[in-house]
Amino acid sequence: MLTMKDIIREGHPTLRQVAKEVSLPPSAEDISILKKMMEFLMDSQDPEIAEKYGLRPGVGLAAPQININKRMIAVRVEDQRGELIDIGLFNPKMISHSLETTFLDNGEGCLSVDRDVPGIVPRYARIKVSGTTIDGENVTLKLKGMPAIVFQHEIDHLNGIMFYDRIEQPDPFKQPLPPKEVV
Ligand SMILES: O=C(O)C[C@@H](Cc1ccccc1)[C@H](O)SCc1ccccc1
Ligand code: NI
Repeated sequence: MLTMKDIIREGHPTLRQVAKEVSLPPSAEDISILKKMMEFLMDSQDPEIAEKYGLRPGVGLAAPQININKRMIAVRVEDQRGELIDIGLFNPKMISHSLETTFLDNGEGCLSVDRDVPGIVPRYARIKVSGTTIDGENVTLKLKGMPAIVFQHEIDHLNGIMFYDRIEQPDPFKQPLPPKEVV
């Protein structure tokens, strides 16, 4: 099983690289890695297992965070209706997004960042993401709310972007401007 010692921390160069596309159909090794990433999220969300193995709860994980420079992400998060989105994707791609933006009131954290970095992290409010599942199915997901935020955080990891790169400086709590009215 993956534990926190498998997760690289900020300063490690892999977190600032652009990850490589996974060749499809995925190899047995890539499938095994993505399954382990999904298992980590499940374990991290189980209070007993998390306590036993010292796991930080996570709702998403990107392969570069376990020092694998490949475009693979795992997400395990509930949507507004309480539906669990529990998915691993090869080569996820944000194919469209709303003009409208959103953000988490308490800001964001990261399993690869062992410090609090306060500030507003602007994210698109609604996004469409395409990718290939562990079963080799090409899917397109329409996302909003927390799932949309998590997918954007994870896809950023595939492009070497950390959440705090998106915090406005010098005013980290400056409200993002609303989209211009299209007349
Ligand atoms: O480091 C990661 O990529 C995992 C992050 C993902 C994330 C953080 C904030 C906002 C969106 C995605 C971890 O899940 S951080 C821990 C966490 C747990 C529950 C809710 C929010 C953050
Ligand atoms: Ni992160």
